[in-house]
Amino acid sequence: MAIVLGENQYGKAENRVVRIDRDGERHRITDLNVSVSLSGDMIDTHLTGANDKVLATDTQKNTVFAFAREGIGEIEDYGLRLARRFVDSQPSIHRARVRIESFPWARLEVGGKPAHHSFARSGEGTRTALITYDGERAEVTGGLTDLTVLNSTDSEFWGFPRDEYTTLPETRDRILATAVSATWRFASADGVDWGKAFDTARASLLDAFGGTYSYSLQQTLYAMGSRVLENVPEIAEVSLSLPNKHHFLTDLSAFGLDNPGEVFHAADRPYGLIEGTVRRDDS
Ligand SMILES: O=c1[nH]c(=O)c2[nH]c(=O)[nH]c2[nH]1
Repeated sequence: MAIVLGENQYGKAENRVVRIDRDGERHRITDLNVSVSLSGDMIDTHLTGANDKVLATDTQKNTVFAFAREGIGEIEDYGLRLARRFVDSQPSIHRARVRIESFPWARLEVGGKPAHHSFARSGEGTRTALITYDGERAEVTGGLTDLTVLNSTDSEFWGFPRDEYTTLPETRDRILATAVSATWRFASADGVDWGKAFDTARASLLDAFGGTYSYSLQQTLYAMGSRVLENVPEIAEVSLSLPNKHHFLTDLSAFGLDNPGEVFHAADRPYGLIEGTVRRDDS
Protein backbone atom coordinates (compact mmCIF):
# COMPACT_ATOMS: atom_id res chain seq x y z
CA MET A 1 0.00 0.00 0.00
CA ALA A 2 1.48 3.34 -1.05
CA ILE A 3 0.73 6.37 1.02
CA VAL A 4 1.29 9.90 -0.23
CA LEU A 5 0.83 13.38 1.14
CA GLY A 6 -2.19 15.17 -0.28
CA GLU A 7 -3.02 18.88 -0.47
CA ASN A 8 -1.55 20.80 2.42
CA GLN A 9 -1.01 24.35 3.58
CA TYR A 10 0.05 26.08 6.72
CA GLY A 11 0.25 29.58 8.11
CA LYS A 12 -0.54 31.95 10.95
CA ALA A 13 -4.27 32.48 11.24
CA GLU A 14 -6.14 35.46 12.68
CA ASN A 15 -3.39 37.97 13.31
CA ARG A 16 -5.25 40.86 14.92
CA VAL A 17 -3.55 43.99 13.62
CA VAL A 18 -4.65 47.46 14.71
CA ARG A 19 -2.97 50.52 13.24
CA ILE A 20 -3.53 54.14 14.21
CA ASP A 21 -2.75 56.79 11.57
CA ARG A 22 -2.31 60.28 12.96
CA ASP A 23 -3.15 63.40 11.02
CA GLY A 24 -2.25 65.92 13.71
CA GLU A 25 -4.72 65.30 16.47
CA ARG A 26 -7.12 63.47 14.19
CA HIS A 27 -6.66 59.74 14.33
CA ARG A 28 -7.80 57.04 11.92
CA ILE A 29 -8.07 53.41 12.95
CA THR A 30 -7.55 50.29 10.87
CA ASP A 31 -8.62 47.08 12.63
CA LEU A 32 -7.79 43.86 10.82
CA ASN A 33 -7.86 40.11 11.18
CA VAL A 34 -5.17 38.72 8.84
CA SER A 35 -4.76 35.02 8.09
CA VAL A 36 -1.84 33.69 6.08
CA SER A 37 -1.81 30.28 4.43
CA LEU A 38 1.23 29.05 2.48
CA SER A 39 1.85 25.97 0.38
CA GLY A 40 4.71 24.60 -1.68
CA ASP A 41 7.49 22.05 -1.45
CA MET A 42 6.55 20.59 1.92
CA ILE A 43 6.90 16.85 1.33
CA ASP A 44 10.13 16.43 3.34
CA THR A 45 8.67 18.52 6.12
CA HIS A 46 5.76 16.15 6.54
CA LEU A 47 7.63 12.89 5.86
CA THR A 48 10.96 13.44 7.64
CA GLY A 49 10.47 16.40 9.93
CA ALA A 50 13.06 18.53 8.10
CA ASN A 51 12.20 22.19 8.65
CA ASP A 52 14.59 23.87 6.23
CA LYS A 53 11.71 24.79 3.90
CA VAL A 54 9.33 25.93 6.59
CA LEU A 55 8.94 29.69 6.92
CA ALA A 56 7.83 29.65 10.56
CA THR A 57 4.29 30.79 11.19
CA ASP A 58 5.82 33.03 13.84
CA THR A 59 7.88 34.73 11.11
CA GLN A 60 4.71 35.10 9.04
CA LYS A 61 3.02 36.81 11.96
CA ASN A 62 5.99 39.15 12.40
CA THR A 63 5.91 40.00 8.69
CA VAL A 64 2.23 40.89 8.92
CA PHE A 65 2.97 43.37 11.74
CA ALA A 66 6.21 44.70 10.22
CA PHE A 67 4.48 45.44 6.90
CA ALA A 68 1.74 47.27 8.83
CA ARG A 69 4.48 49.58 10.17
CA GLU A 70 5.01 50.81 6.59
CA GLY A 71 1.32 51.70 6.32
CA ILE A 72 -1.61 49.48 5.44
CA GLY A 73 -3.65 51.42 2.86
CA GLU A 74 -6.32 49.42 1.06
CA ILE A 75 -6.50 45.88 2.42
CA GLU A 76 -6.24 44.43 -1.08
CA ASP A 77 -2.88 46.17 -1.59
CA TYR A 78 -1.63 45.15 1.85
CA GLY A 79 -2.60 41.54 1.13
CA LEU A 80 -0.86 41.63 -2.24
CA ARG A 81 2.35 42.98 -0.65
CA LEU A 82 2.30 40.19 1.94
CA ALA A 83 1.48 37.41 -0.51
CA ARG A 84 4.26 38.50 -2.88
CA ARG A 85 6.74 38.72 -0.02
CA PHE A 86 6.12 35.16 1.16
CA VAL A 87 6.37 33.59 -2.29
CA ASP A 88 9.12 35.77 -3.78
CA SER A 89 11.44 35.50 -0.75
CA GLN A 90 11.15 31.73 -0.16
CA PRO A 91 11.99 29.25 -2.94
CA SER A 92 10.04 26.51 -1.12
CA ILE A 93 6.82 28.53 -0.96
CA HIS A 94 4.89 28.31 -4.22
CA ARG A 95 1.58 29.82 -3.25
CA ALA A 96 0.39 32.29 -0.64
CA ARG A 97 -3.13 33.00 0.37
CA VAL A 98 -3.84 36.03 2.55
CA ARG A 99 -7.31 36.50 3.97
CA ILE A 100 -8.18 39.82 5.60
CA GLU A 101 -11.21 41.05 7.49
CA SER A 102 -11.45 44.78 8.20
CA PHE A 103 -13.71 45.71 11.10
CA PRO A 104 -15.52 49.03 10.78
CA TRP A 105 -15.23 51.77 13.38
CA ALA A 106 -17.42 54.89 13.21
CA ARG A 107 -16.08 58.19 14.50
CA LEU A 108 -18.02 59.41 17.53
CA GLU A 109 -19.56 62.84 17.86
CA VAL A 110 -18.32 64.44 21.04
CA GLY A 111 -19.74 67.80 22.08
CA GLY A 112 -21.57 67.98 18.75
CA LYS A 113 -18.35 67.63 16.74
CA PRO A 114 -16.60 64.67 15.09
CA ALA A 115 -14.20 63.29 17.68
CA HIS A 116 -10.46 63.25 17.01
CA HIS A 117 -9.79 59.90 18.62
CA SER A 118 -13.03 58.25 19.76
CA PHE A 119 -14.81 55.51 17.85
CA ALA A 120 -17.59 52.95 18.17
CA ARG A 121 -17.62 49.61 16.37
CA SER A 122 -20.27 50.04 13.72
CA GLY A 123 -22.74 47.60 12.24
CA GLU A 124 -22.14 48.48 8.62
CA GLY A 125 -20.56 45.12 7.79
CA THR A 126 -17.03 43.79 7.69
CA ARG A 127 -14.96 44.37 4.55
CA THR A 128 -13.02 41.30 3.41
CA ALA A 129 -10.27 40.47 0.94
CA LEU A 130 -8.70 37.22 -0.21
CA ILE A 131 -5.44 37.43 -2.12
CA THR A 132 -3.70 34.50 -3.75
CA TYR A 133 -0.33 34.64 -5.48
CA ASP A 134 1.62 31.80 -7.08
CA GLY A 135 4.76 33.63 -8.17
CA GLU A 136 3.24 34.69 -11.48
CA ARG A 137 -0.43 35.46 -11.11
CA ALA A 138 -2.16 37.34 -8.34
CA GLU A 139 -5.88 37.00 -7.82
CA VAL A 140 -7.93 39.35 -5.67
CA THR A 141 -11.36 38.69 -4.25
CA GLY A 142 -13.05 41.45 -2.29
CA GLY A 143 -16.21 41.23 -0.27
CA LEU A 144 -18.14 41.92 2.87
CA THR A 145 -19.87 39.96 5.64
CA ASP A 146 -22.35 40.63 8.43
CA LEU A 147 -24.27 43.37 6.68
CA THR A 148 -27.74 42.88 8.15
CA VAL A 149 -30.60 44.39 6.14
CA LEU A 150 -34.38 44.23 6.27
CA ASN A 151 -37.32 45.24 4.09
CA SER A 152 -40.52 45.52 6.13
CA THR A 153 -42.67 45.10 3.01
CA ASP A 154 -42.42 44.69 -0.80
CA SER A 155 -41.71 41.00 -0.34
CA GLU A 156 -43.99 38.11 -1.32
CA PHE A 157 -43.50 34.34 -1.41
CA TRP A 158 -46.10 32.17 -3.13
CA GLY A 159 -46.54 29.78 -6.03
CA PHE A 160 -44.21 27.13 -4.57
CA PRO A 161 -45.15 23.42 -4.79
CA ARG A 162 -47.37 22.02 -2.06
CA ASP A 163 -46.95 18.39 -1.02
CA GLU A 164 -47.99 16.41 2.05
CA TYR A 165 -45.27 18.10 4.12
CA THR A 166 -46.02 21.69 3.13
CA THR A 167 -47.45 23.88 5.86
CA LEU A 168 -46.03 27.30 4.90
CA PRO A 169 -48.85 29.65 3.94
CA GLU A 170 -48.45 31.72 0.80
CA THR A 171 -47.79 35.35 1.58
CA ARG A 172 -48.29 38.56 -0.41
CA ASP A 173 -46.61 40.71 2.22
CA ARG A 174 -43.77 39.66 4.50
CA ILE A 175 -40.60 40.91 6.11
CA LEU A 176 -37.48 40.08 4.10
CA ALA A 177 -34.29 40.15 6.15
CA THR A 178 -30.81 38.77 5.69
CA ALA A 179 -27.19 39.15 6.77
CA VAL A 180 -25.30 39.63 3.53
CA SER A 181 -22.06 37.77 2.90
CA ALA A 182 -20.67 38.62 -0.51
CA THR A 183 -17.41 37.99 -2.33
CA TRP A 184 -16.45 39.47 -5.67
CA ARG A 185 -13.60 38.33 -7.91
CA PHE A 186 -11.68 41.00 -9.75
CA ALA A 187 -10.72 40.27 -13.36
CA SER A 188 -7.25 41.76 -12.71
CA ALA A 189 -5.09 42.51 -9.68
CA ASP A 190 -3.62 45.64 -11.31
CA GLY A 191 -4.90 49.14 -11.76
CA VAL A 192 -8.00 48.80 -9.60
CA ASP A 193 -9.13 51.56 -7.23
CA TRP A 194 -9.96 49.09 -4.44
CA GLY A 195 -11.62 51.60 -2.15
CA LYS A 196 -13.90 52.94 -4.86
CA ALA A 197 -14.74 49.41 -6.03
CA PHE A 198 -15.68 48.40 -2.48
CA ASP A 199 -17.81 51.50 -1.86
CA THR A 200 -19.63 51.06 -5.18
CA ALA A 201 -20.16 47.32 -4.68
CA ARG A 202 -21.52 47.83 -1.17
CA ALA A 203 -23.83 50.65 -2.26
CA SER A 204 -25.01 48.51 -5.19
CA LEU A 205 -25.89 45.59 -2.91
CA LEU A 206 -27.88 47.85 -0.60
CA ASP A 207 -29.59 49.72 -3.42
CA ALA A 208 -30.65 46.47 -5.10
CA PHE A 209 -31.81 44.91 -1.83
CA GLY A 210 -33.92 47.92 -0.90
CA GLY A 211 -35.12 48.66 -4.41
CA THR A 212 -36.18 45.21 -5.57
CA TYR A 213 -39.83 44.23 -5.19
CA SER A 214 -39.14 40.64 -4.21
CA TYR A 215 -40.94 37.38 -4.91
CA SER A 216 -38.12 35.36 -3.30
CA LEU A 217 -34.73 35.88 -1.73
CA GLN A 218 -33.31 34.06 -4.78
CA GLN A 219 -34.67 36.81 -7.04
CA THR A 220 -33.25 39.46 -4.72
CA LEU A 221 -29.86 37.68 -4.73
CA TYR A 222 -29.69 37.86 -8.52
CA ALA A 223 -30.68 41.53 -8.49
CA MET A 224 -27.96 42.30 -5.94
CA GLY A 225 -25.23 40.45 -7.81
CA SER A 226 -26.26 41.96 -11.15
CA ARG A 227 -26.21 45.48 -9.74
CA VAL A 228 -22.60 45.03 -8.57
CA LEU A 229 -21.55 43.79 -12.02
CA GLU A 230 -23.36 46.68 -13.72
CA ASN A 231 -21.66 49.29 -11.54
CA VAL A 232 -18.13 47.92 -11.08
CA PRO A 233 -16.57 46.98 -14.43
CA GLU A 234 -13.45 45.48 -12.80
CA ILE A 235 -15.49 42.78 -11.07
CA ALA A 236 -15.96 39.53 -13.02
CA GLU A 237 -18.11 37.52 -10.63
CA VAL A 238 -20.10 38.01 -7.42
CA SER A 239 -21.01 35.23 -4.97
CA LEU A 240 -23.66 35.81 -2.33
CA SER A 241 -24.64 33.85 0.76
CA LEU A 242 -27.94 35.08 2.15
CA PRO A 243 -29.50 33.54 5.26
CA ASN A 244 -33.25 34.11 5.19
CA LYS A 245 -33.85 35.65 8.62
CA HIS A 246 -37.43 34.53 9.01
CA HIS A 247 -39.94 36.80 10.74
CA PHE A 248 -43.13 34.88 11.57
CA LEU A 249 -46.36 36.68 12.35
CA THR A 250 -47.18 35.84 15.99
CA ASP A 251 -50.53 34.17 16.67
CA LEU A 252 -52.14 36.31 19.40
CA SER A 253 -55.62 34.78 19.10
CA ALA A 254 -55.24 32.98 22.48
CA PHE A 255 -55.37 36.45 24.05
CA GLY A 256 -58.36 37.55 21.98
CA LEU A 257 -56.06 39.77 19.91
CA ASP A 258 -55.76 40.01 16.16
CA ASN A 259 -52.38 40.64 14.50
CA PRO A 260 -52.75 42.74 11.38
CA GLY A 261 -49.11 42.31 10.33
CA GLU A 262 -47.59 44.12 13.29
CA VAL A 263 -46.04 41.63 15.75
CA PHE A 264 -43.46 39.11 14.56
CA HIS A 265 -41.26 36.44 16.05
CA ALA A 266 -37.73 36.90 14.71
CA ALA A 267 -36.69 33.26 14.50
CA ASP A 268 -33.04 32.44 14.99
CA ARG A 269 -32.77 28.94 13.50
CA PRO A 270 -33.25 27.05 11.38
CA TYR A 271 -32.97 29.52 8.55
CA GLY A 272 -33.21 29.25 4.80
CA LEU A 273 -29.78 29.70 3.23
CA ILE A 274 -29.88 31.12 -0.27
CA GLU A 275 -26.55 31.12 -2.12
CA GLY A 276 -25.53 31.86 -5.66
CA THR A 277 -22.99 33.33 -8.04
CA VAL A 278 -23.72 35.95 -10.67
CA ARG A 279 -21.12 36.35 -13.38
CA ARG A 280 -20.55 38.04 -16.70
CA ASP A 281 -21.31 35.86 -19.69
CA ASP A 282 -18.58 36.94 -22.07
CA SER A 283 -19.01 33.92 -24.33
O1 LIG B 1 -37.42 33.70 -0.46
C1 LIG B 1 -37.63 32.53 -0.12
N1 LIG B 1 -37.08 31.51 -0.83
C2 LIG B 1 -37.26 30.21 -0.50
O2 LIG B 1 -36.72 29.30 -1.18
C3 LIG B 1 -38.08 29.93 0.62
N2 LIG B 1 -38.46 28.77 1.23
C4 LIG B 1 -39.23 29.13 2.29
O3 LIG B 1 -39.73 28.31 3.10
N3 LIG B 1 -39.36 30.48 2.36
C5 LIG B 1 -38.64 31.00 1.34
N4 LIG B 1 -38.41 32.28 0.96
